[in-house]
Amino acid sequence: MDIVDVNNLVKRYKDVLALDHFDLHIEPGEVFGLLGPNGSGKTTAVNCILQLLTYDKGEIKLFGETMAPSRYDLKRRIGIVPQNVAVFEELTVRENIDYFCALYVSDKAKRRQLVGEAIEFVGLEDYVKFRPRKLSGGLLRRLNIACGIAHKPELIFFDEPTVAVDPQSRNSILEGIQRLNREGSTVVYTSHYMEEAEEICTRIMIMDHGRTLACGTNNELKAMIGTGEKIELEVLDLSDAALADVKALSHVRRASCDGKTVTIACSSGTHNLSDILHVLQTHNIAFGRVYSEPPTLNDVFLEITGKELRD
Ligand SMILES: Nc1ncnc2c1ncn2[C@@H]1O[C@H](COP(=O)(O)OP(=O)(O)OP(=O)(O)O)[C@@H](O)[C@H]1O
Repeated sequence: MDIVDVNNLVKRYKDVLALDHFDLHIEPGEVFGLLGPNGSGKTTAVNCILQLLTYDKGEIKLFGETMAPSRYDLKRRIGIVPQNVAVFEELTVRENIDYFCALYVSDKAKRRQLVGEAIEFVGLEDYVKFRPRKLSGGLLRRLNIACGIAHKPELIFFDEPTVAVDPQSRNSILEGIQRLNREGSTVVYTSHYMEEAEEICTRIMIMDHGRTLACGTNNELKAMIGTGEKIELEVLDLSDAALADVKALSHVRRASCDGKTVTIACSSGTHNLSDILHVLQTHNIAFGRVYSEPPTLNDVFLEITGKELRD
């Protein structure tokens, strides 16, 4: 059974079709990455799923049950870490976490324990009496996370949790997400950072214009595209004729030489490197180090959407 099961979701903002018969299926235990350029519909999709927005058409099931604004029994099983830090300025770190936890857990003793665990989880032990304005951006993000997860939700939505944080806090946030996942939570993660999605997601969906363009594991997505590896070869005296023969190979998209290094962009295929080396050997070209870099998720994104994620 899917933990998130969305079918045929349509959402219009007047003339803008933000979700165009959008489907989403997430299994329990996944860290699911939702990637798309600005305006592709990620936040709208998440807000519809959470019933924070009304929608025109479609069916949303969470934990196998039909989601509705009044389904507090389902909502208490969900954690939300929004993109914009949403905490109370007049409350301390501990009080903020306790406030959000109290929305789901009424038992005080149980809550004290959960709040303590959340503080420890995000590493804010030294700041429990601080008010938010005294915290750095990274620590604020950690507080935001603690507020969203203290009640130990089974399903957690993270919306761009690492935007504008220092590398140390970023690593701690990513490790925290993986730890939550290991401890049993399913995670839905929207991000602009491809490397983060590659690092932590079990499956990734690429969406644009309110529709799914591709969905799969990191390797499945890379196998869907025509872009292959990038190859760099250190060479001595590459002749124009040899470069022309490399360029003539059917799987070579581009090749150039700066005198010392040949850089070659290939289409996907199995014999790219050996064919290139064979051409060089035929021309008696001596070569030194050889680097081959497989396509990145960024290449996948670029090929599928026609744009950079950060356009
Ligand atoms: N309140 C609104 N009123 C009108 N149009 C909206 C509203 N919110 C979003 N949109 C439009 O709906 C489309 C989807 O926007 P959405 O914010 O869901 O995209 P997103 O992928 O989350 O973008 P971002 O990465 O910038 O947060 C966009 O064309 C956006 O301009």
